[in-house]
Amino acid sequence: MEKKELEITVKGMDCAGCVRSVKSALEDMEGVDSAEVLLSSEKAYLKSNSSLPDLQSLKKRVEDIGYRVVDIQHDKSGDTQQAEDLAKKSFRLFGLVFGAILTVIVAGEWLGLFQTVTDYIPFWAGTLFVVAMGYPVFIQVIKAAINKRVTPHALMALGALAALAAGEWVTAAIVVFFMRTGDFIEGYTTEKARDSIRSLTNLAPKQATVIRDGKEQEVAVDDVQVGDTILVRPGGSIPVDGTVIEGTATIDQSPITGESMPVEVSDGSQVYASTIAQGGRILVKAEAIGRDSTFGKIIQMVEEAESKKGRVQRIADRFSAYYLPVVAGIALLTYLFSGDVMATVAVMVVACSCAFALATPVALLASIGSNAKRGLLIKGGKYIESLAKADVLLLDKTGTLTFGEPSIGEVIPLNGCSREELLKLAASAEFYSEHPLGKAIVTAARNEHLSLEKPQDFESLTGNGVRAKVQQGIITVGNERMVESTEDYENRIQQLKNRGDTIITVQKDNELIGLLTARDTERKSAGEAIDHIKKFGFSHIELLTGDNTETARDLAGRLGINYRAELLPEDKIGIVREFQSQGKVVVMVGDGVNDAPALAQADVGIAMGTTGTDVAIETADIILLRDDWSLIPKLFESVQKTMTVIRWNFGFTTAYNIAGLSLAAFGILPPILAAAAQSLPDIGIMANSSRLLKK
Ligand SMILES: Nc1ncnc2c1ncn2[C@@H]1O[C@H](COP(=O)(O)OP(=O)(O)OP(=O)(O)O)[C@@H](O)[C@H]1O
Ligand SMILES: [Zn+2]
Repeated sequence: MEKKELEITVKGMDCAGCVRSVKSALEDMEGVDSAEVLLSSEKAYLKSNSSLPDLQSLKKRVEDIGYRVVDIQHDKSGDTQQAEDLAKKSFRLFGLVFGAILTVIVAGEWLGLFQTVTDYIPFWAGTLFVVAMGYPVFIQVIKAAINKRVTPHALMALGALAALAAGEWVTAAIVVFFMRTGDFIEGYTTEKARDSIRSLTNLAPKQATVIRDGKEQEVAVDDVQVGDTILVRPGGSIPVDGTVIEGTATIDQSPITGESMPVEVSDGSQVYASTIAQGGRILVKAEAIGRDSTFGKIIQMVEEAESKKGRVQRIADRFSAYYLPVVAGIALLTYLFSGDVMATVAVMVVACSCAFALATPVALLASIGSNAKRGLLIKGGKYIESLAKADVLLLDKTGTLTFGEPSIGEVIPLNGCSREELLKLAASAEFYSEHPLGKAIVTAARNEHLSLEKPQDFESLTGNGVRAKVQQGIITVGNERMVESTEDYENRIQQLKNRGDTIITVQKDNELIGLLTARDTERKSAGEAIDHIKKFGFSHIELLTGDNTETARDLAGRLGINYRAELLPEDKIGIVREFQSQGKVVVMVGDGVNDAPALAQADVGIAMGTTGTDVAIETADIILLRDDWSLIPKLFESVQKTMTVIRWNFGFTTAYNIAGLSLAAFGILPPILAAAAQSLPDIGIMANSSRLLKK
């Protein structure tokens, strides 16, 4: 059946969350089969096999959730958009080729290689050529001027017009040609940096082999449903996130995690879209598809990172607003002193501020790209800039400095309770718990083959423990704060704590019936990484934990850092805010489990994202795609390198512009050469920034 398609331009989306809500709102509408929403282009593409909903209700649906629809076009899909882009590109290329030919001719004339050719072209034809080639820039400049903004090319455009006014159409044409070349280089440079990020996304397979009614069937990935059984052949790329239900294979996860060591999977293992199954045939039950898969989220994040580039661009525009008047002043002075129109034009032309505009974003994009390749996802260039200024580093304990998979050590029954009864009651209360300690207790009880009871009223007391009703009474499991008085057992508890154990109290109907101890395994690479991080100039490094003081002191002591313990999740945000109110730039490393709010509050939140933790991917600004502490010092190293590249970009451009301006003002540099010269810093910036892309 024929597919109907619609392109909607939606304004007001500024993050991946917005994209998701627009997408789901659109997909909920009758008639819409699928919706693809792109943050970077502010477009939504709808597909339908029957009839699409009417435009008014579509508009209303989007506006109801707080966004604006500014344009709707029929029969447009991502593909036609691409075709249009291509048409625009070829048009641009056409103008550039003509400009290049003209440049060669002028250069030839100058060098006396042949007679003047350009003299035979009438002025009106030349003017027409200038306008045709330069109109996109002229329109941009005029539009910006109407909005009281100055674009980097404003002065150059003015210079071209001044040259035309002076009857020098050849000069004007060459200025316009280099202006367009500059744009082209700029586009190419940013595109190239983005490509290295996008090369990731091209790995996503487009087809999947689904087993339906016992038959193998090739379908487009878009048509796979959650719950489908998918066959992955040896060497095949896995199309969805899901669980292995049959077979074994070795999975190369490097496309997502950057980790080159393959992992073994078998029944029950989790696998991720875009990873590659080597040596083995497996059946996978689909759980998350397309944009919902971990890989899809990464793509959304990359789009988000790109759209944040917009903010940097605006800063560059603001820079132009200061820089260009200065240049205009110099141009005016040149004219007043020398009366030389061409020298004045040369001044306006040589001092293109677009190199300044490029200096930062190109380097940031290159840095995001190279970091993505080694498993470090950075959600936007501004986080690199914040990291470079960071003073305070806060670290979460459970799941970050430790693996977050504690195991139960001692089981100490009190007040006449038996050991088995204690473990059984505690585990029953924790039956539904998502907390690592809760899971540890349940595991310990299962290991002893105790039969557990599903609790009735389960209540999770964040940062403290759980309370639940079982047949025998109300069971409370948690830290010491949960017990009114531990006086009778003070010595015993202190003894256990001094060993660095976490203490869990268990009460039945407000009477203490026992204690459990738990211990988590430290991530060995953390210590070395923190030693390395200390060299990056943090004024303060502190461990923040909900666990008891003794455990925290023990760990912090070994790492040589400060600590604060027995904190509730809201205390952690409070601490972040406290540092921020002192003007400090705060970096927080967490796992996104009980520290998500603090991660979000920090200037830069870094999450130890074991592949697939949704919370971490959403709240953190930087995500480690594999649990490897050594990535963090590498991140800081790359931040320093990026800032060095940016400083060079600026230094080089500034020196170049000062030299160019002086030569132009004294009439030494003719406008044509000035136009050619202004695009050189762009190339320099591209070359310098591409250093970041190398290993
Ligand atoms: N489900 C639970 N079962 C038992 N004790 C719990 C539970 N939830 C919390 N607690 C107690 O409350 C304390 C604080 O919990 P919280 O989840 O805030 O931090 P944490 O697990 O120690 O990790 P972090 O180092 O990330 O802060 C725990 O150390 C534990 O003593
Ligand atoms: Zn330029």
